[in-house]
Amino acid sequence: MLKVDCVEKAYKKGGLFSKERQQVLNNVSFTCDYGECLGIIGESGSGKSTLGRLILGMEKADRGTVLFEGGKVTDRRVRSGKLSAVFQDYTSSINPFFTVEKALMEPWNVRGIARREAQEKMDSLLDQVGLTPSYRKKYPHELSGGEIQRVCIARAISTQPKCLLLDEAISSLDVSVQLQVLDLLIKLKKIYGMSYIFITHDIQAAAYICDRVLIFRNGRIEEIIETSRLKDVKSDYAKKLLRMLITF
Ligand SMILES: Nc1ncnc2c1ncn2[C@@H]1O[C@H](COP(=O)(O)OP(=O)(O)OP(=O)(O)O)[C@@H](O)[C@H]1O
Repeated sequence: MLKVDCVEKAYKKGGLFSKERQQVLNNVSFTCDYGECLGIIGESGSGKSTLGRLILGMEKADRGTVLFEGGKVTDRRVRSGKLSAVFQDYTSSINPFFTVEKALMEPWNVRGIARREAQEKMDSLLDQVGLTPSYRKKYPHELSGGEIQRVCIARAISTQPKCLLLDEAISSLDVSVQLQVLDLLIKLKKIYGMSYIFITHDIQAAAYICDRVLIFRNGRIEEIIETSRLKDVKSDYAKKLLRMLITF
């Protein structure tokens, strides 16, 4: 379904007139299948979010390709409604002047879904993310972080995407709320059968939800391993990362 092939990305470093470039992604290749949950874990600054933006077609790779169902993700028609995302900063993900109802209507409006049909779907969508219809009229400032993130998830899945990219989507939440959102994601995956690209620095969260994890270091893939075999990682870096982050 998703094929990342030999992707490279560099950014300009220093001031406006500087010619120096920082190589952020180096020869990154992997695939993600239908219905799979693939974790991308790595330390801060390793290039995870940059890779996420390339997967979403928000930025172009300098070299290599990102294909979604055979088409280039940079083509809006290839990803429209099929590839969705939830980011860490939920406070800026929803317009503060929009009610939950208006925020949820946005993707349906873009896709030309009739207002009546969208209204009918809304309560069941809210229910699926654990919110009651009374949330329709609320503004973001009236919601907790966990509730806003549930609204963001509802909006992201409203078009029934085939793949949902979650970039540190639970990192700003309290630990108990993180677990609730992870359980919600597991439940939604069963309902919709979509794939997740789960970008995180939290290996425990990745181990909880992912089928496979890709260990990322300095813009390169260090290792890709099934979550059930995480203890058998081979590279020294992956072993060190696991020792730092998890107690077996
Ligand atoms: N638009 C940009 N322009 C210039 N440099 C950038 C840009 N985006 C990212 N970088 C640089 O690329 C490197 C990787 O950043 P990125 O945000 O992808 O890492 P990350 O692994 O997601 O980090 P974190 O977990 O802290 O979010 C960093 O050194 C960052 O400063």
